[in-house]
Amino acid sequence: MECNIAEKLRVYFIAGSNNCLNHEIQEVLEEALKGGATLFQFREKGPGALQGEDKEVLARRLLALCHQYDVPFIVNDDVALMLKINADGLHVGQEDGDLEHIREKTKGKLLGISAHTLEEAKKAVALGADYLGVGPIFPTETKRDAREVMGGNVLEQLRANDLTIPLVAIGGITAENAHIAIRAGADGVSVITAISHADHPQQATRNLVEAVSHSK
Ligand SMILES: Cc1ncc(COP(=O)(O)OP(=O)(O)O)c(N)n1
Ligand SMILES: Cc1nc(C(=O)O)sc1CCOP(=O)(O)O
Ligand SMILES: [Mg+2]
Repeated sequence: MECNIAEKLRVYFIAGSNNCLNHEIQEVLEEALKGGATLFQFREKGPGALQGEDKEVLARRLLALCHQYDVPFIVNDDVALMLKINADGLHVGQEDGDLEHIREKTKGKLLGISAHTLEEAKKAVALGADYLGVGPIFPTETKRDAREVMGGNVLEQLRANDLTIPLVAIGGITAENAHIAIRAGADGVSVITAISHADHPQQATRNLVEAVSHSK
């Protein structure tokens, strides 16, 4: 799937089956896609997460749904699953293994790498990452092992050091605070709670799309 990565990062929805409180993940994802989500990451981890064949079946179903809306489907952490189902890409963090080896295995696919410092960001760029996930920008309840909250300053620092790679802000992002991340240099925002816990995920996604558009 050909794509302008910075555009695809505008409203990047991330979820697994255990994030969706009020509805099934398929329903939440379809509402998010209707509301204008530009990228989706399947992050099936934590308490009650599906494993093995059940995880693969769900991944294939969600991938097909994303493609109906021309939205790329990214797998979190699981290189083998990404390759097996021919997903559009993978997102990994600093603790997810040998990043050079992962880049090698994901040739031709989108690769997102989490970065928390200028040094990590420069290394990820040198490795050939397609975009960086930068956070947590605000406090988050979703990721228990998240690093210290960084605010928008880290994004400003990366841009001030001439990093032109597409950046997506993550961690506690809402339609109300998204402008802080965009004005600090992010191309888009990545959210779990703001969409997956919403009573109306489609409207919640629209609100994020609008917030990002109005901040550029
Ligand atoms: C877009 C995006 N940015 C950052 C992360 C976090 O990745 P990681 O640090 O590997 O943590 P887990 O998500 O694997 O718990 C992400 N998933 N997506
Ligand atoms: C998956 C993830 N990664 C983070 C990081 O800082 O790298 S914060 C985070 C959780 C984002 O969820 P919410 O939108 O509910 O805060
Ligand atoms: Mg990870």
